[in-house]
Amino acid sequence: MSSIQTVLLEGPIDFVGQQLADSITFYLVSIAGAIAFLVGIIAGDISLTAYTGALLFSAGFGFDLSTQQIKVIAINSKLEPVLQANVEFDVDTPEYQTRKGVYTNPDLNEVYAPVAMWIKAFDILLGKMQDAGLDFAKVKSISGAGQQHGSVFWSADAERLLASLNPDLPLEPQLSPKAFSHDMSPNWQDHSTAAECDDIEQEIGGADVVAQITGSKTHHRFTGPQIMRVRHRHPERYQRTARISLVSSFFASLLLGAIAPLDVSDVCGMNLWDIPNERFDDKIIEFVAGGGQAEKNKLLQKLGPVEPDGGKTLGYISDYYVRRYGFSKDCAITPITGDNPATILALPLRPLDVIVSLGTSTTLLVSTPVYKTSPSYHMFSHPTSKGLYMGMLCYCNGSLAREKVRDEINSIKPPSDVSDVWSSFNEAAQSVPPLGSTAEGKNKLGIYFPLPEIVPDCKAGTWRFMSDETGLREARDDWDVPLADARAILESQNLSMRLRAGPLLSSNGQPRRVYVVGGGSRNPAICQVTGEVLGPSEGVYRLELSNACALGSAYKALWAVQRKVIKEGVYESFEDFLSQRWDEKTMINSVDEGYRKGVWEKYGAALAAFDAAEKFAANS
Ligand SMILES: Nc1ncnc2c1ncn2[C@@H]1O[C@H](COP(=O)(O)OP(=O)(O)O)[C@@H](O)[C@H]1O
Ligand SMILES: O=C(CO)[C@@H](O)[C@H](O)COP(=O)(O)O
Repeated sequence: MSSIQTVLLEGPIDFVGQQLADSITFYLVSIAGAIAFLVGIIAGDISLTAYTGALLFSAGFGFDLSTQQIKVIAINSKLEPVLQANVEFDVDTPEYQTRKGVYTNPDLNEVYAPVAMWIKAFDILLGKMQDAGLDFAKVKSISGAGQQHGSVFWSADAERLLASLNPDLPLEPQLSPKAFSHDMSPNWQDHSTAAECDDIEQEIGGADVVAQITGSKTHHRFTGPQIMRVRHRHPERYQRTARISLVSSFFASLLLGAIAPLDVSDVCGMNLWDIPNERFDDKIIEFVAGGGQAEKNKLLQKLGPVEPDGGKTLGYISDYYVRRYGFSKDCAITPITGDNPATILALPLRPLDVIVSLGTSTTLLVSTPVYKTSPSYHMFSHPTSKGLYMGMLCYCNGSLAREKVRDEINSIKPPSDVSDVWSSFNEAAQSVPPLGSTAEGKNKLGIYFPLPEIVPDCKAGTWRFMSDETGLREARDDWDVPLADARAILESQNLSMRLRAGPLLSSNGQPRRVYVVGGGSRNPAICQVTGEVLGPSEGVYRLELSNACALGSAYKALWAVQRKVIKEGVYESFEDFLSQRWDEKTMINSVDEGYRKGVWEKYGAALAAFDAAEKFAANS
């Protein structure tokens, strides 16, 4: 259900530099925050949590255009969330008939989403916030996040249409279909570009070389191979394309009323950007464009510039939103980045801290000053801080794979708690020992890929194994399907991360803190198994606002307009800005103790068998 939650309302105060007003507000906020959670008003499909007599004050907006929904978080100048809202594609834009936000064509391994649906959903989201009484004039700065790698193909009419939007009409019919040369955006779950990936790697010198240049080996979902495939399959659409945006810069373009530059971090998800040299790689661009220098130049024009400063004001909000919704004409639009880069901005990460994002995809994220590449993970430029990088592991089979096991369990054992569809799954996961060990000392290891997986590069399938010191064999009657799958899938997802995250962490691969974010982080069994397998020395913490990337984006929006000037051209870093204002006590909660002596070591000892199980699956 789509919802708007106003969790905090403040009186009208000026935006910057009102120390006294801000400290008064702070106390109001603390009381109000408590009251806000107690008072709920349900208005149709909009749920409001508010307290009476206050005017909404919001300083920064962070949007998130993700796989299944579009979300927004508004924060005040204390970085406290004041409003959350979302629109879910399958539910709120049913006319597009997507499932989980996408269309699939299994014959060709294609996954894609209609661009018009995202615009329509944005119209709905703004309309709902307006109906809920949000005073858009208070919004000083907007940033956001987009699902990574997806591309939007603009037509030659796009700039004119974006610049002349009529405020009496919604956005979608004014832009779709004329502003686009291709109505679909390839989605990050797409696996149709195996040939393009192989060809690029062969041309450039192999997976290691491509990873050294672009931060990742070629991946099916990355935008360069996807653009190459659009050029092959739809040559006339490719030729008619004037500009190509990522989902992130597409969203910024909607807000600006002009095509926005690519973001410094999200551009690293294309396999086209030379991270160390901060430019598009000539050789890869020429190969993806096909046809020599002329085609290469055309592709560079289509891609347009990359904005190196994540805190730059790209421009001010389009007049369309000023006249239709009452935004201030001074509302700054700052670069919108990828959902994972935005997620690392939601927490003040220290070395050895890890974020595990449990959304549709599962991602493991770290922030590091070391640019050390490998074909088994990704490096991205940091979204705000030059000299830092984001290390990432990404899995397609995240929440949807867990949901599949949950549904199988529910079909034989309906949820014991009717208010929690995960209750039977959780009971099954929490009632067995680590690795589902039998009395004879045999361990259960499962691989659950309803979708083809990224790491390991593996076709769809489910594999179950029993393992002991004599080796690994496929399970037969000794596996209680589906009940034993509950713990096994959680262990499998965490063992895979533990196997690969080592080089991004300490010498023994043990993290300090694990922060869990995203929809799945609400689940106690998931948090427990994450703590047991990854074994963070300081435990597992949940970010209480589940949409971390919208929150990180809102922080970035505020930093962009409030960062202090240290000297000409040098600004206060995002890290300093956040650490001075971030209040750990209100933002995160301890959800698992983490390292357990003996248990972490037991999982460590199972890693070799798990590696063998993955290799078996990948080669079968
Ligand atoms: N209590 C829960 N236990 C496990 N998974 C959950 C729970 N609540 C929500 N989820 C999962 O969270 C997913 C959505 O997470 P979210 O972070 O909003 O995803 P995205 O940003 O990819 O749209 C859903 O697929 C759902 O299965
Ligand atoms: O492909 C990746 C990262 O490389 C995914 O993480 C997408 O960015 C989509 O994320 P969610 O919809 O799960 O938030």
